[in-house]
Amino acid sequence: MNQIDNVNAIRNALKEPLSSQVLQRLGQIQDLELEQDLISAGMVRALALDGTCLQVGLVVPYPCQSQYRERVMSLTQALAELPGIDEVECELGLAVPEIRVGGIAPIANVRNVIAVGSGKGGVGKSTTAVNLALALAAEGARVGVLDADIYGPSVPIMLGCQDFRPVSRDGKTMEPAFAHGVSAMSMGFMVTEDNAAVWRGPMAAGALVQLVNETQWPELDYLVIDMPPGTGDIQLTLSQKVPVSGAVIVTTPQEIATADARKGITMFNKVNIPVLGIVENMSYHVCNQCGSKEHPFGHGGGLETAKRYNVPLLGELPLNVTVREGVDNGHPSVVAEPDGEIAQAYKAIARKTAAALIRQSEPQSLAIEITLE
Ligand SMILES: Nc1ncnc2c1ncn2[C@@H]1O[C@H](COP(=O)(O)OP(=O)(O)OP(=O)(O)O)[C@@H](O)[C@H]1O
Repeated sequence: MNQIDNVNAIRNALKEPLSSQVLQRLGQIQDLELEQDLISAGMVRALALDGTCLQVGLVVPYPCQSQYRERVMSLTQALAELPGIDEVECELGLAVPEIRVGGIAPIANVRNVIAVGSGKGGVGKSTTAVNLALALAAEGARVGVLDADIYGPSVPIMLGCQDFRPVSRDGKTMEPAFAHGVSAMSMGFMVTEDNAAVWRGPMAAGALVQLVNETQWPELDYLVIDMPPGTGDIQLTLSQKVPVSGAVIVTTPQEIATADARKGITMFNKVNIPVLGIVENMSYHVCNQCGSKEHPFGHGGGLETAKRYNVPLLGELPLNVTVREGVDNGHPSVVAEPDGEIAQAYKAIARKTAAALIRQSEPQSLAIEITLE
């Protein structure tokens, strides 16, 4: 089957006026996150006409499995209205492209690296990184997490795999832990916090770069890195030595945190790593008694910062005791209550983050496979 230009392929595959009608319909349907129509986004990959049955194959370049049913239904409905079409068969699949940024050598088996950073400590960066990783996996991607928070590694506890000790089968690389469907590696598996605390910046950064490259990652669509808090040497070295495709900045709403978040954005800008967006954590609290929404840490700091730097606000998470309990007991919200409101919020953040990665990359060449039966 030849891969040819999208629009021409549709024109050649179907007779007029059907080809124009199909083209027009698909061109009217906007992808929810890419802010592009299905044709421009290069998502239509297979098209066939079998009698009066139109068969459409789509690939989505970012994980969104929880929306497949809805998406297939609305697409089927839109195409079934076309004259001469009695039936529509629609298949949806995921194909995450590799987004290259800068000239740093890729990590074996890893397509994209997403760094989760914060200017300030204690804003919920690790909680967000872990839930983001689990949400990307829940939406259909193959995901790994690297805990680069060397002075306070919390990913092992958050994923409930703190007793894991890495082994090396080949004497060169270490195998990561596997928990709740994601691979994980952490300095916390190897050194005690007391040991790590005395490491100087360059030593810690070097050890981290080694940890990234000497882990035997399985095939991953995304490696989520929980960065150390702040914007010092370790962060800078990591950004320059690890092929980070994009960064997510976590902040709480108050000025003292957003001021540090801005420093984080500036740091990533300096090393040419695109900032994919901002997550505002502990955004609001819903009172257990009366259900009213309160803003204990102020309101709107994340949105304001996002606007100022022209990056998306990826989502707002409530200050909620179940979020803390989840990461404290090794069952983060996304896996503890996969259909709950908080898990939905993290999944929305995951879709937006992955789509932002596509949006900031070079336009992909459009290709389509056409079968005429
Ligand atoms: N949305 C939330 N609701 C309630 N508690 C939260 C929320 N997000 C994070 N926490 C809690 O806040 C504390 C700090 O979170 P976390 O360790 O993720 O922050 P951090 O920014 O990574 O911190 P550090 O700078 O120490 O690495 C943890 O106890 C966590 O359980």
